[in-house]
Amino acid sequence: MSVVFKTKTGVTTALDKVSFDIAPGSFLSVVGPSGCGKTTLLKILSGVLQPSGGRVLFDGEPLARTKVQGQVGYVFQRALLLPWRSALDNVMLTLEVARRGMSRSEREAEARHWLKVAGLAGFEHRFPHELSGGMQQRVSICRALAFRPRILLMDEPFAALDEITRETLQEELLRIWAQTETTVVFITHSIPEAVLLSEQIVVMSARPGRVLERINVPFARPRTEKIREMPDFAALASRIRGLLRPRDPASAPVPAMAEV
Ligand SMILES: Nc1ncnc2c1ncn2[C@@H]1O[C@H](COP(=O)(O)OP(=O)(O)OP(=O)(O)O)[C@@H](O)[C@H]1O
Repeated sequence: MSVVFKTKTGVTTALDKVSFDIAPGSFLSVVGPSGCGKTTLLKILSGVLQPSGGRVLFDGEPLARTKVQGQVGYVFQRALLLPWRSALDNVMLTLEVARRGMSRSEREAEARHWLKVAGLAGFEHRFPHELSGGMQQRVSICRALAFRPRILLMDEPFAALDEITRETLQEELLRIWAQTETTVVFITHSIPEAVLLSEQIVVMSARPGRVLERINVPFARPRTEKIREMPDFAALASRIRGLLRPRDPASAPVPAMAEV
């Protein structure tokens, strides 16, 4: 599918004939230069934006005809918690909206379960300003997972965190995800992060965004930070880096006269 934005100042092709599939329950990352259409892709997958051309299928049905909204969770770069609600109440929020059939006590038990899984037992009644950035982001991951979405869309969720917190949360995300059947689509600028987390990596070109390559990440699970030290890890990261590096015009083949 393709996405073209028409504005007063001109036309922008954000995504150009992008095509790939995502296996149910898998972890797929998208990496690519700034402005290559990664966020646009998430908007398409969440159903808030329609493609200008082509189609997106969900369980074999056109996405537009599927009630995708109640089945998709989001985590953004900033945690975006409601400041007047405790961690527990923030996690219960999505359950209130998406799982109306649940009683209050069931919702609370579910929210407590996820906070415990994310290492936040004991912090249920803290308000967002009483939590660190990493803790707030963990609450936002719990909030997205608590209603058991079929798809979790994550837009650079760890980009604003320091390196150690980021590494801790990457491992935690893998651990939490292993306990779900959720399909994750994860946007990141970090190549090592994509290699550590994913089963498949979609490498995008600079705008207009095209799929340069789809890479299967062969490393066994469960994965921990330790795999960063493996030569195969460095080799795969380096291959992806090579794909993303802008082509050096000096090394490009000289065009034949007819093409000039
Ligand atoms: N609503 C819109 N109207 C017009 N142009 C848009 C709109 N949304 C995105 N674009 C353009 O589409 C292109 C892709 O934007 P997008 O935000 O998807 O990129 P991105 O890969 O997520 O970037 P980054 O990595 O910097 O977050 C950009 O050139 C952007 O200016």
